[in-house]
Amino acid sequence: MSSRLLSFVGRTGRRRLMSTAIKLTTVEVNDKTGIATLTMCRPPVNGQNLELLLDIKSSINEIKNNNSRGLIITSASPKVFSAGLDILEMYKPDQQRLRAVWTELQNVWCDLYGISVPTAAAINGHAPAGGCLLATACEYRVMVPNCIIGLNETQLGIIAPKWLVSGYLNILPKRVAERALTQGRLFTTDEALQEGLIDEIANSKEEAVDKCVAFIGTFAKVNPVARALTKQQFRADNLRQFHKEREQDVDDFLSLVNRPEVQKGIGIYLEGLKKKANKQ
Ligand SMILES: CCCC/C=C\CC(=O)SCCNC(=O)CCNC(=O)[C@H](O)C(C)(C)COP(=O)(O)OP(=O)(O)OC[C@H]1O[C@@H](n2cnc3c(N)ncnc32)[C@H](O)[C@@H]1OP(=O)(O)O
Repeated sequence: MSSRLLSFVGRTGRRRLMSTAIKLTTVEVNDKTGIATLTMCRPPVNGQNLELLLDIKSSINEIKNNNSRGLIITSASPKVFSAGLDILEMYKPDQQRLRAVWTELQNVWCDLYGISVPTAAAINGHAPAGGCLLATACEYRVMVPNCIIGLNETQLGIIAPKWLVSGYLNILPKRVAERALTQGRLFTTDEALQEGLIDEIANSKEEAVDKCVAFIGTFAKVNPVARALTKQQFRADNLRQFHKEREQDVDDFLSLVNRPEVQKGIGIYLEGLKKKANKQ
């Protein structure tokens, strides 16, 4: 949970500052199914700044500890699942905060990738970069039509590290993944289905969530411990490798983002996003 200082005029007429907890995610557990839905709520695009990442991590941990039967991740935004890392965190960054942002992105990924209960993403909008990362950390993906998903880091002049790519490689053939990553390709919903990057298309967020619930329901008669250990077997190598490299990875990320040519590229990219938004 992140806090924000709100200013208001009290009875004495004096302006007071109050620290108010602002939740950037919600967790709702369905009483009937026991499935938890984690919803990201950072308008307009669920840009993953430090506070959102900390909230996602704490919600995943809440779900880990509340005996939920499964986890569905989705977004409160009508058009965007998540636009990935908040680019403002990377542009002319505060070094300590940038380090914390990358560390928390790592934490969110390994918590979501490694959680034992079944996971599914109801991708109710665009999911580039860090948005795709969250979706591919899950076991199942359902997406609404006419959106984009993929790892477009090379378009920003940055390189997706191995752990970030490993979710992609769990799903896509190596050849498709290599080409998509080197091109910084964003797949449309139809292309993503064709390549196997998503499992189903749904016509609305509600339908996407229902399909995720149905996927998680397929494990109803499977022993949960056997299921969890089997999932772990498939994911343990990637997680082990990640833990070996995570500190070096933070240093690499910082030195990459701080390079003058990368800063210049991010600045131009940001400008392009702003221009596009102003035209709409
Ligand atoms: C070692 C490095 C590994 C890196 C790992 C992860 C890196 C990342 O995640 S980098 C982030 C990459 N993300 C993107 O490239 C996505 C950029 N955004 C978009 O393409 C579109 O916004 C999107 C398709 C998601 C949604 O389109 P629209 O619904 O049309 O929204 P707008 O484009 O109008 O955006 C609204 C508003 O949000 C701002 N915005 C969008 N994305 C981001 C972002 N990632 N970070 C910060 N801000 C973002 C955009 O500028 C608009 O702002 P305003 O102009 O102030 O309204």
